[in-house]
Amino acid sequence: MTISLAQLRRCSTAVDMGAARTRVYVKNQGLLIDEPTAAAVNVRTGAMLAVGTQAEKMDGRTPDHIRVFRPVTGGTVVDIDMAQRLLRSLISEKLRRGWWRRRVLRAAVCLPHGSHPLTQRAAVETLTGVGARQVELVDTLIAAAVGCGLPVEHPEATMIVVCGAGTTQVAVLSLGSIVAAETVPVGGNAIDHAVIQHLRLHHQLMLRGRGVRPMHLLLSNGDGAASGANEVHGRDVHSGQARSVFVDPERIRHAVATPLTAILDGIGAVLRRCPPDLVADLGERGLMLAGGSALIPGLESMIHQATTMPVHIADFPSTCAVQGLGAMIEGKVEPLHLDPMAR
Ligand SMILES: Nc1ncnc2c1ncn2[C@@H]1O[C@H](COP(=O)(O)OP(=O)(O)OP(=O)(O)O)[C@@H](O)[C@H]1O
Repeated sequence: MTISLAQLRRCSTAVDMGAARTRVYVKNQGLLIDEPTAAAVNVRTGAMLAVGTQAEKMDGRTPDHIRVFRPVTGGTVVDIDMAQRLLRSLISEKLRRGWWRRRVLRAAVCLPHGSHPLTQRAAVETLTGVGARQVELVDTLIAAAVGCGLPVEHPEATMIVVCGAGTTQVAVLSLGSIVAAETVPVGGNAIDHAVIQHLRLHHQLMLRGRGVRPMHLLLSNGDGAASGANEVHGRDVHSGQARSVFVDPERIRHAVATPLTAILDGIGAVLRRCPPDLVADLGERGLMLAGGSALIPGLESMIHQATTMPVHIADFPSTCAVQGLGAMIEGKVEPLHLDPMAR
């Protein structure tokens, strides 16, 4: 299937189902859904109890018969049935009744660069399951670059790094096409996981995923003392009692070195595959950091130190991809050649 802007303009809805959040943009209305990709289900009865923010709040606090499902992993819908129920539920909560029953609903979906045909098929099945008659697939990197306002159609290099929850995608674009790209299976979740593992190993402290966010401040150069980020509250591994510890910011930075190195390796690999003229353009222009994990304090300076290139954070990094896709379905994007994602 070849995707053209003409085909995309016929879509009424743009969908970005990520590991962390699901976003739905409706033509002429804008971004109407931006909720966690989570569904809480009573596993005894099969009843869906909550979706989105409510389901995420339940995570880690549920009795045995309630489970919080996350149907998307690393940009792939791994549980199509659950993803359909989640989308249907979010749509019926947020959008007009009967929206998904419209007979000729066309949807555009962004998928990670180079995604496997099974990933593409899972996305199509998920959307057709909620009523889409036609599903157009667009590379997340192109959608995000458009959403960041990068001049992708110009004959000069632009570089984008989309750092999401489960994956980081890197690309150099020129003349509306991807020149070189790489997807690294590491994102904000891996950085959080590295911090959680460090606390467990070195402080015997268990921390829930959401407890890591305040500690992100330690990843920037400060010592976090002023903000109180270096005091961490969790549960003692042995006694199960609530306990607080003071952590050394330098050790936290060291703990996240492995996932960060993978991201930096991805950037390096893309630069090595680029023609020298384009790399020279990038030396001046720098790279654009997008995706929710672009907001991790210090990530920008770590990438700058490793690449020596200027690093810019997109204005709204979390929603770049769906906003870019939205701009395409609204017809706000000048014709450019999109990389087809064969199905
Ligand atoms: N303010 C913030 N500070 C630090 N991290 C943040 C912030 N906001 C979001 N994140 C991180 O961004 C990630 C989610 O980013 P995003 O919404 O782009 O993911 P996604 O598109 O659902 O994931 P993927 O693209 O991997 O499927 C999470 O790991 C989250 O912890």
